[in-house]
This record gives sequence, C-alpha cells and structure tokens, in this order.
Amino acid sequence: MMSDITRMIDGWVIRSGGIQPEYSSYINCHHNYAAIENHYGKNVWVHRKGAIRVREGDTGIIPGAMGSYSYLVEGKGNAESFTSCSHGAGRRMSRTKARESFSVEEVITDLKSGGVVLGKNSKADIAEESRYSYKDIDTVIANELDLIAPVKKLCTIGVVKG
Ligand SMILES: Nc1nc2c(ncn2[C@@H]2O[C@H](COP(=O)(O)O)[C@@H](O)[C@H]2O)c(=O)[nH]1
Ligand SMILES: [Mn+2]
Repeated sequence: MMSDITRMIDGWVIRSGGIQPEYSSYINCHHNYAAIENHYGKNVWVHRKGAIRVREGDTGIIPGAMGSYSYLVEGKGNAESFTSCSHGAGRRMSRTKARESFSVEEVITDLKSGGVVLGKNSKADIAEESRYSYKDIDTVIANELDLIAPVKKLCTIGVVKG
C-alpha cells in the first residue's frame, strides 16, 4: 500500500518539478476503524470515525485542506477523549454550498498562485474541496491542546487525490 502511494506521489512530483522525493519514515494514521482498547479499566470496542488515536507519545497527522497547512502532532493520552483527537480541520460548509461558492477555475488558480502542484486527473470535484470550505487549521489545533502537542506545521507543496 505505502509503495503504491509513494509511486503515485513520485510520478506527480517528478513530472511537475523534476524533483525526486526521498522518504525517511512513514506515519500510518487511520481515521475510520474499530479496535478493542482498555479505557477506565475495561476492554471496550472503540470506533473512531473522523477521529484519530493519540495515546501518550503517538504521532498523529491532522490535515488542514488542500493548499493550506497540516500538523504532525504528539498524543497526550487524554483519558476523557478516549485518547482521540480530530482527524482534520473539518468543514465549515457542506460540499453543495462549496460548489455554489467556488468555481473549479478559482480553486486551480488559488493553488497555482501558492505554488501548489495538483496531482489529480479529474478536476470536476475540486471546487467542493476548496480550502475556504474548511475551518482554519490553526484554530482547530489551538482548541485541542489538551489532547495533542503540535510537533511540526507542514506547508502544502502538492496535493494528490484519487
Ligand atoms: N492536507 C489536506 N487536507 C485535506 C484535504 N482534503 C481534506 N482535508 C482535511 O482532512 C480532513 C479529513 O478529510 P476527509 O475527506 O478524509 O474526511 C478534512 O476535515 C480536512 O480538514 C487535502 O486535500 N489536503
Ligand atoms: Mn474521511
């Protein structure tokens, strides 16, 4: 799976900028899965849907939106959240509202002006993914500092979507 993803990323990055990416390590971070975990002294099923697991010391990824920023975070293992935190900035408007508010051309121009490479063959659905249709990632991170500690703020240089 990881090699499929790196091959896809390599293809787009090399074609767009002639740069060969190097990978030092990988972070696997799921946001829709169920697992048996021990909480408050009991083994229970935890289903995280739109949330990630951040036990103490876990590394998590909290993405903002295409063309904005993402955060690498370290978990604090907060028991009250069942050691979970957000899996992204989250939407500020629905996909329908976003399609009515932004055009495909506007979103492509916005990404180009930020020097962001868009690795996506079909562009038809990108208006609904406009970064302005998502909440501000810095505010979202600031609101969950009891759950995670930011480790790195990442600036988008490319977006690859299926
Ligand atoms: N860095 C990026 N973050 C993105 C992008 N599209 C969405 N998002 C953020 O991720 C969460 C989760 O998205 P989901 O589609 O898996 O539910 C979302 O709330 C956004 O904050 C992207 O292209 N790049
Ligand atoms: Mn999702």
